[in-house]
Amino acid sequence: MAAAISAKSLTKEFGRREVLHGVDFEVETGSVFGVIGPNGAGKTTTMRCLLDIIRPTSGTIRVLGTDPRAGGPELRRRIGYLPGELFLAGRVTGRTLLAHYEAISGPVPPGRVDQLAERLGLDLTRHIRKLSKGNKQKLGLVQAFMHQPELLVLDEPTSGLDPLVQQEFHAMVREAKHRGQTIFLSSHVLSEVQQTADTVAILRDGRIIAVESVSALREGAVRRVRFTTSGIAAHDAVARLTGVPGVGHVEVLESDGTATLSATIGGDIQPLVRMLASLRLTDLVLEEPDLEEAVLTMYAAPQEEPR
Ligand SMILES: Nc1ncnc2c1ncn2[C@@H]1O[C@H](COP(=O)(O)OP(=O)(O)OP(=O)(O)O)[C@@H](O)[C@H]1O
Repeated sequence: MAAAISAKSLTKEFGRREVLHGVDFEVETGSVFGVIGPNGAGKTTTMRCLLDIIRPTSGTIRVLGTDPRAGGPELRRRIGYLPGELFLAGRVTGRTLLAHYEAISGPVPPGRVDQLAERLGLDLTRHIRKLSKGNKQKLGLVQAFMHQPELLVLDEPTSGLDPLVQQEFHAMVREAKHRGQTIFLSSHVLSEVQQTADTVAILRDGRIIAVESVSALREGAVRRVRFTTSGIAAHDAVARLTGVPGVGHVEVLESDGTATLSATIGGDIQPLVRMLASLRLTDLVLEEPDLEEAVLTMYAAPQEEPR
């Protein structure tokens, strides 16, 4: 099956500054593809090139088999786009705005807008200018999903959403994939992409430094663990912790009656969980894997040699 998106040797200059330096990737039809990278890495720029909002300086792009430059409104209707920054000025209600978008995006199944709004907890009767950031984001999501496009391009889709709504969004992504839609999304949070994506591309300073399946990425991710234990001397706790495979950077934060230790853990957490189960814990925090730490650990290769 042809790729839903293919980008080859994409470069983009703004003035004399090149911000994409030969980006290559392919997104399989029907898959969820996440691009992660720190602020300014070029995620939004890449997405805007895919949608022909801006044009690459060089390189080739195919979106749903078509060059976005030539696709026009017909191609645009097959795509749902959530921009990173929504400019929703106006005195109209959410419902009116969505009706306006429907005229551009093509038919929306009956009841679909209300169903999506209800799932996300969005009041469509409110004026847009009165909506909070999170509610504007929900409106943007309804707009992107409502016509069930073949391809969804979502720039930082959960930005501003509370955790429950984020969960609902993840369910929407799973359902879209189940229907055969392709999803291309960006985030700077690895944990978010892990929950939804099949494949992750890591973009740093305008270069894709790795494309990995999510399972491979998760295995390589480094997390920080912190726990407090009683009834054991700090140095004994340190010895046990140090003996766990994948543990590093062990530190004693407190050793006054109880011992509080912190460390990093990479890869499988099972051995750590087993060791912790043997202690009397009064506190335990296993943090989300840190994007930078995970990326730097797995892809410590110098940037001059991108894959
Ligand atoms: N219109 C523009 N004119 C000049 N420079 C731009 C323009 N748009 C983006 N840039 C620059 O291109 C680089 C990549 O920006 P981009 O917005 O694509 O990054 P990003 O990965 O989406 O970051 P963020 O996570 O902060 O949204 C940045 O250095 C940014 O300043």
